[in-house]
Formats: sequence, structure tokens, C-alpha cells
Amino acid sequence: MDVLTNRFKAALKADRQQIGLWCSLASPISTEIVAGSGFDWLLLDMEHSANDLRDIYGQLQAIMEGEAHAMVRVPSDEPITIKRILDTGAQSLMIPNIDDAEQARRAVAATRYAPRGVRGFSQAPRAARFGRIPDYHARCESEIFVAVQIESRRALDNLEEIAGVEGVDGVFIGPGDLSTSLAYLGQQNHPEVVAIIEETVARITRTGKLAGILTANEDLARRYIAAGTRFTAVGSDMGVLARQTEALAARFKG
Ligand SMILES: O=C(O)C(=O)C[C@H](O)[C@@H](O)CO
Repeated sequence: MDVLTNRFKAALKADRQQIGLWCSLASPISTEIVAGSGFDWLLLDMEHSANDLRDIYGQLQAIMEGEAHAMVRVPSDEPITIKRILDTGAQSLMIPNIDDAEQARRAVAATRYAPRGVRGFSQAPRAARFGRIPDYHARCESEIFVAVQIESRRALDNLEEIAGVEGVDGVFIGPGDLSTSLAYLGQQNHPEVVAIIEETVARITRTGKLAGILTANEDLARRYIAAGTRFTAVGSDMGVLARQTEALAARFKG
């Protein structure tokens, strides 16, 4: 499989569940460590973390030897950042806070060269391995995976139209922001929120697009997988580090 083939996208096309880890520590060292832990994908978060462009660049380099595929969550649907992240070599993007189809179309356009979009052209970025992938510009778009995030009541109202946008590959539920929007601040595991999420997963699946979610609650992760999520993040580097070190300290200090 050549370096331009998006293994994550290919695995989803083959209907293989992809289990992921949310990475917010903004460290090439921790990301390199978890890249060998057995996850199919790592979400490198730029929205709620200290990750900036150079941090992402270094983490993409750090995980090159591992099997885990990097998906980068950009801070917003702003085209300049999307362009710069694609140039670093990230092939899978998560774009937060998409509320309607027009916004989803603009987000997809930011990942496409003209005439299909507005991505700025660079002759030989890292994504093209500095010119060593001669057909990069012709092939790259078919190897890009775009996940848009559904995180508000308005997005739920527009779900099928958002999912129907050409170039949207996955629809990822943000349980924290969605529950907040539904007046369940801090209660993403509330039974009524869980029921809405399960229904949303089914709605996404019925559109033919791929549903994704993040939850650190293992029971809920299994419920959402049973409901139909196909790229499922089941924890975070920050959460595992905090909770496991607390537990270790308590075993000696308690
Ligand atoms: O709304 C959410 O929940 C997400 O999009 C995930 C969070 O942003 C992530 O930081 C985990 O809390």
C-alpha cells in the first residue's frame, strides 16, 4: 500500500470498525507511545488542546512507524487552517461545529483544489513528501477523509442534509457540545442524551455515511458501536494519564 493510500478510509470502506484514542497532550512523545498501543486511529485535537500547526507536524512524523492513522480535528472550519493541516500530510480531518449543509459544503471545499474547492496549491509540501509523490495533486482528494461534527440542536435538525453533502465521509457526534446544546450541560451520559445519541447514530447510518463518536465510558462505547458507529474513540490520552496515575498514587498513598 503506498504512502498516499488512506488506510483508515480503506478500512471503513471494507466495513471494519475503527477504534480510536483522543490525543490532546500536544506531545510527539506521548503520541508516539500511544501510536503503538493498538488503536486504529488517533485524533490529534487542535480545538481543545495546546496543539498548534508545528505540534501536529511533529506528531505526524512521530507516528510514521506505527499502525495508527492520524485524524486531525482542526479548531474550526476556517479554510486557511484546513489548507495548512492538509499540507502537513494529514489525510483525515475532523471539522467541528457544523450546523447546516451550506457550512458542510464550504468545509469540504476547503479540502479540495479548484474547480471542486478552494484549497490553496503548494507544489511539494510534506503531504506530497516534498515532491516524491509525483501524482499527489491528482490523487490526494480521493484519499482525504472528511468527518464533520454534529454538536448542536440545529445540527440535529439539519442532520440528513449535512450528511448528504458530497465529500462528507463521516458524521461525528460531539457528545459534550451536543448535550450542552440540549440543556444537559456536563451530562453527556444522561439517559435522555444517550437515547438521542443512539437515535442520531441510526439517522446517520440511514444516510449511508459513517457515524463516529467519542466516549470514555466503555459501556456507552459498546452501546454506540451496537447502535452503528463505525469510527469510535473510546478514551483520551489525557484522561488515561490522569486517572491511571491517580489510581497508582492512591494504591500507595491511600
Ligand atoms: O463535544 C464533544 O464532546 C467533542 O467534540 C469532544 C470534546 O471536544 C473532547 O475534547 C473530549 O471532551
